[in-house]
Amino acid sequence: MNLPHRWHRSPCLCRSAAEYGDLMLLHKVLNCAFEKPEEEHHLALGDEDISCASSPQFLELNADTTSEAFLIVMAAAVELWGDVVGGATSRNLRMRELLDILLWAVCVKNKTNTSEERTALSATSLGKEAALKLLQEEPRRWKIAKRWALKSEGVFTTLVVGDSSSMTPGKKLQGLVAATITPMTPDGQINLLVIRQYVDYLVSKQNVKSVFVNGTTGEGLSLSIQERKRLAEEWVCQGKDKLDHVIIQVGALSLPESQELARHAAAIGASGIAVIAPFFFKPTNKDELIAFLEKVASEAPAVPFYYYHIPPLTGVKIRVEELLDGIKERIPTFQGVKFSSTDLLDLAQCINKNEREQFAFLYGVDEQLLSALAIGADGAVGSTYNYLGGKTNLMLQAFAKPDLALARKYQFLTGEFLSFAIKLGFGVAQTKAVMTFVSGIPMGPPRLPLIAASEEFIVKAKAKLDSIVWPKGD
Ligand SMILES: CC(=O)N[C@@H]([C@@H](O)[C@H](O)[C@H](O)CO)[C@@H](O)CC(=O)C(=O)O
Repeated sequence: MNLPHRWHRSPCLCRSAAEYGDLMLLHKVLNCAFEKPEEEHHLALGDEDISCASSPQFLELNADTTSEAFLIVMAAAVELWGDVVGGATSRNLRMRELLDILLWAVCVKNKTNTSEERTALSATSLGKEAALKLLQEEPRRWKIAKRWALKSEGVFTTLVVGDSSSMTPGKKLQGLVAATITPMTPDGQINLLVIRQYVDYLVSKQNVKSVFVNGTTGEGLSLSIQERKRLAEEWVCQGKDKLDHVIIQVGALSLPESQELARHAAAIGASGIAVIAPFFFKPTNKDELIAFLEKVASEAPAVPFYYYHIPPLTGVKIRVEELLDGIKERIPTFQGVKFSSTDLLDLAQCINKNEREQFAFLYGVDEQLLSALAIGADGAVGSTYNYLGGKTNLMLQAFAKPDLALARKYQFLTGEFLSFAIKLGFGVAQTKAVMTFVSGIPMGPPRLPLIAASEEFIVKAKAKLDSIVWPKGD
């Protein structure tokens, strides 16, 4: 295909159009089309070609496509320019009808509900009755159109088409969950392009099939809301059919931001959300904390909810045992806790008291995981499972067997590395460096106020890791 302009091909865009659109890219393309009306612009969506032409007040999109990709483009355009979107046509008859429905939905959204306006907006015209009939015949598309029509708060929450992700629905979260690192380019932008490779690496080299996105390791609280959404989208998109669980950490200092992220996570089909306690104005007791969590959880009423307990960083030391008392009545979606505290008495009490509830308890202090397993933790969320997931999985297997001597061996060895690294100064920046040299995937620098790991750290950490002799048969 000979395109006058070559647009980047996003891995997401090249996937089925019934999944997600790379909206940043679409915005760019459509902006360009609008700014340079004399040129015809083409957008490649997988194998499909969509042309965009515009006049100062008008934007037209044309395609032969039969896919929903075109609908995605339209929605992006509508979100950008609202009423000025002039028309959309497709030479495919069915698609033309569907576009008409979409434009009708847009009219509803923009409260321009007369049929004249609808007709003016649309290149084709279909009576409202006929459109409704068609919508009834197309329940899934109707759902999409309705979502577009009803939601008005930004394109990212509105553009999930197709059913929610294929990630294991309802399966209890257990085993190892990688607390994902946020890859960045050398100039500090989020590097979405490596997420696909990252997913493949975790699955194939570390045997880790669940991820926890935008947490501590992912510098979630140092990212903008938009960045967090994009990252979440990319993980859900790339994890589809590969990962069991993509949990999105949606906690923020402000309740509305946290709610917005929760709605977004639900809309993109995340398999769970986790919420860290706000830590500037901190909740000082259980009631205050639950009130906050409840408000966030209720924005994603069909999505499993996890509390992210990490007192060393938040300073919120409310005991989880206390928090869990009656939590299901306040948060019906409550499913468990990511427990990043060394207070194993609290963890043990949680597990002991909540056996009946089947909550999941995921431990978050990697160097002490074996102790947590011994008291009944279901698994772990942590930074080291990015690059030591394979070894830690062998520890989990040995524990399950049970071969405690072997399990201890693995814990001692991972602990040996961490203890060495902690003495050198270990945190998210160093995790990024270690993951880079172990996996070969560039994780880039951390975001200020964190600063990149020193060369000295990298050399020493690598030598230490290489020197470890893992048990035979591994
Ligand atoms: C304070 C901290 O960063 N803790 C890490 C651990 O995985 C930690 O890196 C590891 O135990 C090494 O100390 C995780 O609990 C954090 C985590 O899961 C997350 O990124 O959300």
